Amino acid sequence: MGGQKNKAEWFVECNFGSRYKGYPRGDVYCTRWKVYRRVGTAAKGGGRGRRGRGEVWAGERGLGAGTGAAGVEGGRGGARTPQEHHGAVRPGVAAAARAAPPAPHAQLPAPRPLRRLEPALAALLWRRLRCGPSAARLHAPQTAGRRQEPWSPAAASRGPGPAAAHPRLRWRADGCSLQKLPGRRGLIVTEQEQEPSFSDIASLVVWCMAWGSPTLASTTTKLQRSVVASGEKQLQVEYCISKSAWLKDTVDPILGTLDHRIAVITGLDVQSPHAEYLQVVNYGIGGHYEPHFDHATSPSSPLYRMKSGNRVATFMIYLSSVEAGGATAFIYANFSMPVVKNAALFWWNLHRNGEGDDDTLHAGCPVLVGDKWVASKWIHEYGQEFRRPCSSRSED
Ligand SMILES: O=C(O)CCC(=O)C(=O)O
Ligand SMILES: [Fe+2]
Repeated sequence: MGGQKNKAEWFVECNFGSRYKGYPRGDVYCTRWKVYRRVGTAAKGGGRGRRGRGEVWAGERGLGAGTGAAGVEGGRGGARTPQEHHGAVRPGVAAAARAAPPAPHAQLPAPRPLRRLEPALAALLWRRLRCGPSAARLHAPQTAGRRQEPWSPAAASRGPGPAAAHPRLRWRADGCSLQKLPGRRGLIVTEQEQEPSFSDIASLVVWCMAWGSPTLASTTTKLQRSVVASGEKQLQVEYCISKSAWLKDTVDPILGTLDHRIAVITGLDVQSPHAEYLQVVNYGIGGHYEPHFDHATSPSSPLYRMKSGNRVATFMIYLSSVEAGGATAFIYANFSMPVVKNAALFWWNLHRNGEGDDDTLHAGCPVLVGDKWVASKWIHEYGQEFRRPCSSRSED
């Protein structure tokens, strides 16, 4: 087995999705992934398995799959991102790889368990939650300029930088490329340090699920392979790989408090049937959700079964951070939000005339390393008539 003297290294590569017109190619999203392992140095000749001068590569490719399958999110422009994967590859790709047995993901560390909160912190969270709407007061956008550098793990760890004052932003900006989002989408992003009210919500949901309320804790065992609305049916599909559970408002009083917070922040009626129950979603490595709209695009969609109109808005909370991948990418808006625990996103799915806003096409990028948890609240049209008045103009 020539060339084994080099220590094996894993790299990942992303084939950017080409099916979606206008997709920002430099951004972080892919529909197919590939994991490569450099298994040694070649003698002469090229051919399969050869990628660079003198390098022999073995690879595994495919679609991301739920918890436990290796998946890849490409770096900018398809650059390979070194990751510490140790394991084997599909037989037959390169001779050096044949001997190595299980798939790469088998060797990845197990997802970290949800952290148990210290009792004192838990008590503080509860107290904060009970202190009423003032705890969720919004802060005006700051005036300083926001950091402009493109997203990277290093940039994400430095934080978002100060928010730019922008008349189109409803509240404060975050992420790295928010400026292209029109105001009607009303995007909200926040982070733990800056906005404790959100961190309370997210931490509390995670905490309840993991340890707190027995009813909510059972959610983790209720998680099932996600389904999406397809025609009149709800189907398991390859383009959405995750597990999810719906948390009925009546399951625990904490959900009422959470609804209250979301209502205060958005100014919308989020009581059933004007909004759906909270959906908690877990993506394992490779888990992803390809570009889609949250609102119904066909009159026969099961989303209309609630008889409260279409999904006018989405409120999504990140319940975990991930080491790499998993960003929520808005394809046409050229914006992607890294998975930052306790951040929340809000956007309008519909124009004020009730038509779907095509600019909301978005995707959950494949998780590369880590365990991604989000909670979404979908708010429906009915009940918002006086909160978000209609307009006959499609551009509103
Ligand atoms: O996980 C994400 O980042 C996006 C999830 C999403 O778009 C959805 O659940 O509809
Ligand atoms: Fe979505």
